[in-house]
Amino acid sequence: MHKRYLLLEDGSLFKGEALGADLNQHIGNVVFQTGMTGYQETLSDPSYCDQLVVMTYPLIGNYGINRDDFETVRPALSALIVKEAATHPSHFKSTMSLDEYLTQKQIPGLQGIDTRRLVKKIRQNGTMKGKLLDDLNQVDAWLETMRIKTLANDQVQRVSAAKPYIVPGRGYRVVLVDYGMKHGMLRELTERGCHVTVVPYDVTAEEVLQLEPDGVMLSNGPGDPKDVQEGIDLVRGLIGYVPIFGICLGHQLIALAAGGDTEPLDFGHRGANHPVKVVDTGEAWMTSQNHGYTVSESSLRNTPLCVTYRAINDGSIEGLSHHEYPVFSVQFHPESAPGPHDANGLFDQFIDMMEQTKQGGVTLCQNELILNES
Ligand SMILES: NC(=O)CC[C@H](N)C(=O)O
Repeated sequence: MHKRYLLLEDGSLFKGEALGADLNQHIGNVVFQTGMTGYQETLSDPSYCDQLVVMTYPLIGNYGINRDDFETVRPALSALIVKEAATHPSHFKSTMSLDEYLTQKQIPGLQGIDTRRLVKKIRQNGTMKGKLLDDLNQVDAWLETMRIKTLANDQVQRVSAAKPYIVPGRGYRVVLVDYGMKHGMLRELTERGCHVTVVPYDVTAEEVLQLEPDGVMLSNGPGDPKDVQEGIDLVRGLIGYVPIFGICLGHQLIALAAGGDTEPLDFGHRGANHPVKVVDTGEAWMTSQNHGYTVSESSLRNTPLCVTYRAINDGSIEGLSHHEYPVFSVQFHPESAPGPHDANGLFDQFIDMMEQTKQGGVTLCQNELILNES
């Protein structure tokens, strides 16, 4: 195993050993994930697109990689950084080691660095750009490149489905907009019998309404929500015409479409045990999260949205609901079950919302209006 380094944009250098694939030229944001388990889901969650992901739990890979827990087929992260990668995984479902998986999927990794020191630095300075290196010959040149380089903003376009596809069911007809969807969302909908049409990120409101859905689900996805103008336009065209449930990026797009704003968090929420307060009941839920942006509190003042969930650690907004129309969203991930299933009932809430709308208990605008406008 050869030496490998992580260089941060502030010039700090971490020396470790190579893991997984050969290096790429990629510069990306270094973010940390605090889950003690769930590394396979993290590796395959498209919302990590282009990021260098540091795991804070010191031993990663001990239960191997299995066939069941992928969130998508093609991992999108740019690198994985761990303290120690387990070389002899032990689990009856395991089919390969972490190192084998990373190599097979062409994801470079770094192991053996002081991940605590690295994460403390990110917590103090905020998210930073970083680059993996195999030698120190060009440190200054890379530092310069890192300082001037603007990171790509087309991640959603790269991870979204290229074409629509249907996962048939006998229940409610749901259009699921794929901004880099974790398959857990599809699983939750199909388990509830839904007939799901998955559509690409640039679908228009007219195209969605023509499918006559009972409800629309907006998925998670990578990057800055403000870079996904197609999504903001879509939601603007759908609010009031069809029940909507948004998760993570989908939640941020609802806020932007309704006139609110989003902003970057200092170092993001990424982990499996983020406590969230249910504003209505005062209950605390344990949730799985992965986001670097948040809806700005002050921007909601003149919008029809109210806050339904809040992060207990920093008070940031974790959920929204529309005063007038059947639209709600959460910043956390109800499809993930790191242990407790506290948030999973939100999918039932979505089903209820479609049911009530169908029964005429919720008033919508007339679809013809928007269809005629086009
Ligand atoms: N998981 C997500 O959908 C993340 C949303 C957005 N890319 C963020 O980082 O905040």
